[in-house]
Amino acid sequence: MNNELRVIISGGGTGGHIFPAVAIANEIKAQKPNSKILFVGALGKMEMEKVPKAGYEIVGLPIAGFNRSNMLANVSFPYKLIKSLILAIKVLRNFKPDIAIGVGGFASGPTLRMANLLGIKTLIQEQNSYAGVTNKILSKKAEKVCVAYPNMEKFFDKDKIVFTGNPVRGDLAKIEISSAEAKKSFGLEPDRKTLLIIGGSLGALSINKGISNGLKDILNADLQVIWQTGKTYIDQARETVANLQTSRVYVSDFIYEMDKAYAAADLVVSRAGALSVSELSLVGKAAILVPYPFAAEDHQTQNALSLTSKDAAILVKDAEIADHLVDSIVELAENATKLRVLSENILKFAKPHAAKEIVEEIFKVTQK
Ligand SMILES: CC(=O)N[C@H]1[C@@H](OP(=O)(O)OP(=O)(O)OC[C@H]2O[C@@H](n3ccc(=O)[nH]c3=O)[C@H](O)[C@@H]2O)O[C@H](CO)[C@@H](O)[C@@H]1O
Repeated sequence: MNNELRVIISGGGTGGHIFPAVAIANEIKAQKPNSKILFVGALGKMEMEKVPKAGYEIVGLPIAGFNRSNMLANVSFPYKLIKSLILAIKVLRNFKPDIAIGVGGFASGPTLRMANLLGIKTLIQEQNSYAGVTNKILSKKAEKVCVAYPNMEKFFDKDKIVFTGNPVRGDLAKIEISSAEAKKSFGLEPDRKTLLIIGGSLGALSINKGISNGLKDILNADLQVIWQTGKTYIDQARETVANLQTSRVYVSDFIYEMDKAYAAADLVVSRAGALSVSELSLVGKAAILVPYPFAAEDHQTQNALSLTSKDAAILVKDAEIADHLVDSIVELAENATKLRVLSENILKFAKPHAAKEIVEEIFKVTQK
């Protein structure tokens, strides 16, 4: 088998696109160590920081999203798009990939479009239960579309769909640390019930506000907390914690060691981004999902409903945070049976071999 596969992986914008991309890259490297992998992302976006941290090279395109709610913000859009298309062509011509993989996010559009033009094979990985516009367009020329939810024929040609699940980072697939050790690693008590709050890769303002207002009640329910806030809320969160003079809250804008965070958690409050949902399924954690209501076509609500319809998670709407979030947390924390049932049911959604199955498809496509 040819060991020198050349692969471009393009996309990003948020962790939900970047981390699956990194998981795919790691799996390619594990199976074909001599493969050459280049990422193509969007300048100024999260991938430009996270991809090099994961050990891969990345080129940034000057692309930005099309603003559907404020047309005036789009004045420079055509210029950025043309510049990105030209740069994408240059990158593709220089790197000469055997395949270009699109993981969603701004950069995947120009990169995969130009790959199609140059006759380079493409494959798409769609993380959500509701496909984005770019992926729908790109899928027309793609060889395969790897999806994470059933019933995706609504969006893609059914002959191209492969139901693989979302590729999750290897350290989450096999968590080695015990719950007690994980709790200690966050400076928390090893035996106390622990609530993990994650607002997706960027943090969630409305969840943060709800938690700030109800933190005292959460602590009164004997819980300790790992609270991921995102960059914009970290200072307020630190102030809230300082005012309560408690050592039972670990607060951080971003958690790199998510394996430890999941291991420490007895229950989780989370946005319903596709990767968060896939990871919670894999680690089998009882979760309260608060979908971000403004995600394209409200896809987070769809992601969440796929679980809540099977009693595999609890749904609290964003608009109901103030009235219900803290009560739901306290109620769930005190109900051992419900915690167990949710954990057992969410585990049924786990797709632990997603990365392997996607890479198999990549190899099949490149061998054709
Ligand atoms: C606002 C928005 O449009 N969000 C989208 C974005 O979400 P977002 O980027 O928030 O993505 P997900 O919830 O899918 O994934 C978050 C990822 O970040 C990681 N993580 C998170 C917090 C942290 O402190 N450390 C850390 O490593 C998680 O482990 C996970 O791997 O992409 C997802 C996948 O296309 C979509 O479903 C979401 O709707």
